[in-house]
Amino acid sequence: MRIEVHDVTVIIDGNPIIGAARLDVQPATVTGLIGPNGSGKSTLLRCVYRALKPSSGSVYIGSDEVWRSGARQAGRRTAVVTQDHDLDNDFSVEETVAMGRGPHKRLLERENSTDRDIVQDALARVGMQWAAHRVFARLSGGERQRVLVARALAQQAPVLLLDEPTNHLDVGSQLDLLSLVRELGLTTIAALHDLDHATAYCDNLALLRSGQVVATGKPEEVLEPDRVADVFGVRSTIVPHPITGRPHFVTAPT
Ligand SMILES: Nc1ncnc2c1ncn2[C@@H]1O[C@H](COP(=O)(O)OP(=O)(O)OP(=O)(O)O)[C@@H](O)[C@H]1O
Repeated sequence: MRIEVHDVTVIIDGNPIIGAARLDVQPATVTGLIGPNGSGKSTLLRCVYRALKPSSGSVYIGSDEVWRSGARQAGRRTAVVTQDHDLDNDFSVEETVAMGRGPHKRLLERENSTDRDIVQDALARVGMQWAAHRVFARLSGGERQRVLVARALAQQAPVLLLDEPTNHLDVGSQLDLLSLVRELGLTTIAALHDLDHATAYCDNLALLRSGQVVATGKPEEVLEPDRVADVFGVRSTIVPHPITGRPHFVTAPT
């Protein structure tokens, strides 16, 4: 399913946060949303997953404008992993992942054996089956992050939106998660800080600066050294990875 962002502007308390942003994410591709702190990555993602109504412009998922359809329909189309963990409850890991089935159920409809299988499968894919009966709020930050990815998988939505999905994860778990995201074959937008991960795992990048999309394209095109120096203030280059031979983004001390 394609995602189109048409001239989205966000103004909060009179301050322009996002200015006429445009994005076109083709079905079954992974787009990395990159940019310095405060450049608007989370805000733009929130517009796509219908948590924030743009001041102007529109967001289409497939042929539907997200604010013209209901929250439930949005939930069937779009799975989201954010940094906002609600820890003020005693839900188990299994119950937390089962919430991903919500958009597929009618009000008060109980989960059935298919839902339970989907939940177990999602937990297995992120290596968290062992924690099914643990209290979600008492897991480590990295374990919680993996459970939230499992909840998104249980949602079985064609679109996946991730806000800093590798936060809290150790290096092995970061690579596992990014590989999993690629394998899923969903239409994905991921806000990422690690520009080497963005280079290695994304088909395309969109670079935000002060709320403006200043470049889009293949990682090697977007992360052109002069642009990286201008936007992030660091020297960088892209070289063949010594092990894989694939593009590898590296910075150098100034
Ligand atoms: N609800 C809000 N009220 C006021 N300002 C906001 C609000 N939400 C976001 N902002 C501001 O908008 C700007 C962009 O924030 P956003 O969180 O989207 O950036 P980001 O690129 O995701 O940053 P980071 O990399 O630090 O996570 C920031 O200056 C932030 O303070």
